[in-house]
Amino acid sequence: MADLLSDDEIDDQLPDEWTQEGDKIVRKYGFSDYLRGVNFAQMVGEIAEAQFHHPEIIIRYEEVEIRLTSHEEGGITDKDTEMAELIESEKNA
Ligand SMILES: C[C@H](O)[C@H](O)[C@H]1CNC2=NC(N)=NC(=O)C2=N1
Repeated sequence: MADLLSDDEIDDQLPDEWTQEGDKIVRKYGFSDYLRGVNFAQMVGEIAEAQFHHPEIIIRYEEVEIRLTSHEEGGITDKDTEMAELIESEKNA
């Protein structure tokens, strides 16, 4: 089991544009149309399966929200911040 991160550790490790909301880290991505968001959600799902660490993915019109927490640990761990980095790097690839 990974250790829970302190708020300072979270602040240090959180990629730009991500924010902490209680026991989750959150990022909203904007898209020019709905299906680009759907395709992005698919990509995030594939990363999640590869890492076996699964975010909430909320698909809205022209926006996708990613919400990450470590359920087993009951809060935010480096699995969440590392997943956020992976998503960012894939999004910018
Ligand atoms: C049994 C447990 O659900 C699995 O080990 C994995 C699956 N994906 C997961 N995803 C997230 N976000 N947190 C977990 O604790 C987690 N656990």
